[in-house]
Amino acid sequence: MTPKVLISDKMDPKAAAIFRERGIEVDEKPGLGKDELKAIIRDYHGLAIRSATKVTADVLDAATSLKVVGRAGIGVDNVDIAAATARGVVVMNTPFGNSITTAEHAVALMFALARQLPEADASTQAGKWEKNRFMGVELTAKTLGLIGAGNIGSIVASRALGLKMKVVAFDPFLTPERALELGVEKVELDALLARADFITLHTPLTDQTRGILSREALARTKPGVRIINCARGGLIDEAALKEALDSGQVAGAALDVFETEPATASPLFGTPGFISTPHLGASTSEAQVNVAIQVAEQMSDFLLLGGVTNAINMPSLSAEEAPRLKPYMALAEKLGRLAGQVLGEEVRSVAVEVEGAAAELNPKPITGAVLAGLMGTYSQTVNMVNAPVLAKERGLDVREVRHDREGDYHTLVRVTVGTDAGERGVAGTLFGNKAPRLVEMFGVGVEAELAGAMLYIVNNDAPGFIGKLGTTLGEAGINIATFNLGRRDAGGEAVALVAVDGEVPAAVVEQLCGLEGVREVVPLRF
Ligand SMILES: NC(=O)c1ccc[n+]([C@@H]2O[C@H](COP(=O)([O-])OP(=O)(O)OC[C@H]3O[C@@H](n4cnc5c(N)ncnc54)[C@H](O)[C@@H]3O)[C@@H](O)[C@H]2O)c1
Ligand SMILES: O=C(O)[C@H](O)COP(=O)(O)O
Repeated sequence: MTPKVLISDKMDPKAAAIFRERGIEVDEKPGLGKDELKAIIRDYHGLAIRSATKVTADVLDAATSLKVVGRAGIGVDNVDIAAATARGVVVMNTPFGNSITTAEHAVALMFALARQLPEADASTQAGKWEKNRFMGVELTAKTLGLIGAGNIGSIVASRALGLKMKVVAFDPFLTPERALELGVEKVELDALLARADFITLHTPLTDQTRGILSREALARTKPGVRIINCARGGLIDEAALKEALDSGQVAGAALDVFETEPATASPLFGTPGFISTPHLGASTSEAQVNVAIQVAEQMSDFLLLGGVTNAINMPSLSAEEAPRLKPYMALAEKLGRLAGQVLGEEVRSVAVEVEGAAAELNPKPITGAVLAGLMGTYSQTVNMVNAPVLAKERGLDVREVRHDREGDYHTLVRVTVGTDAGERGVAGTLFGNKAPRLVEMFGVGVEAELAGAMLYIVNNDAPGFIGKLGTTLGEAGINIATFNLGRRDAGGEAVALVAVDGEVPAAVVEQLCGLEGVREVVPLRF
């Protein structure tokens, strides 16, 4: 089926062109209201957005075909990540495509504040020629306080150092080595507030950063400080900023982002020393081309090849790696499904072991597929994206083990599941590097292709049993497609995996359970 993508925000046309080139159907509908989006989203497998589209839980509820949300940009605070993950939707962004552009916007605003450029421009164009009104400050030798020294913050730091400023940075995740590399002094927030002549914010909006420039923090700044925010509205208390501008504690403030956007009214508007831009940080033709190309490539790789890049809620998987991993994921999913169907919901732990060729691959997608198969036996909505989260919520102890040893098979995936009754494992390989095949079930060697409707039967190894089994199924009109046998020891426990054409009715399962020597019968579906 041809995947279908909706671009719901204004995006460089290169995004749509790439989707089309790669054989993906694409509709461009920027500026949709929430209800309009909810009305049409059902048909789409991919949603490409910038910051305007709000991907809320109710939008995701309506998005029954959606597999991926691609953010052409950095911030994903307009996407309900938890809701997307719970629904198995991958969320990816383009973390570097607009960093330089946004850093340049912060530097532009710093200059604009230092020399009051917007006011001077307005006054000059009004014919006033107020040469004595606009006395600026130099940047050279001033201290820039960086709150957040990630991708954008570190670019701002390098530009500021080029302007001969001193840069101090508050970022709990900044290592001393990285600070040294960037040429910045790592400080605590209080020291930054006390020392900085200019403060620029470059953190995401989180519970820890919301209101980081609160009324109290603003009161602790160096008098006459100038503040720039090109990160996210909500980092600064806007009402307190207005008061601090009015009192002169803050000499100037430039906001590109606001608590509520679009910001069409604000007490800050018209305040002397206040400059604003309408969330233009990423708005250069270069950045928009970058993020449009990147998001379209990433989403296409995912929808067409299963490649995962820059996902917020899933481990990465390159488009080159994805085809190699695909048969392993099918095998892992089948092994998980087999264990889940036989052992029910009482699973407490899962160990995924890989050896041979499988040990050379990224283990995360294999584990994700095992968990999706295992939990897919009792949940309709589980997939590779939400399986690890659901497993965590259920308190499953998940382990990955990679063996260097050479085994009997060139490649092997073993899934060992722990329940209150103990641990039991199933193992499988790939025939011809592509066809998943079970090779061991609960310690018994048995080869089977896990496909369609099957029966798992445990019985006492005794002559005549297979005949009785065949007769019972035959009398019920059930055709046996393949018959796979194994036994623990002669005359002991034997295992049969029987592929049948069509479902086996419960009454027939009961009949099979009544056959002499039968210990267990479980109908399976793959
Ligand atoms: N205005 C725009 O158009 C525009 C454009 C691009 C990005 N942004 C925003 O800019 C911000 C920064 O983007 P980035 O790419 O540099 O992100 P990033 O993840 O590379 O860097 C964020 C930094 O913030 C730090 N941080 C996290 N919590 C912190 C805390 N409590 N205190 C101090 N530092 C903390 C992190 O350690 C990290 O180094 C994001 O909010 C992003 O959405 C805005
Ligand atoms: O996080 C980002 O990338 C910026 O806020 C840019 O947002 P935009 O794509 O809406 O310009």
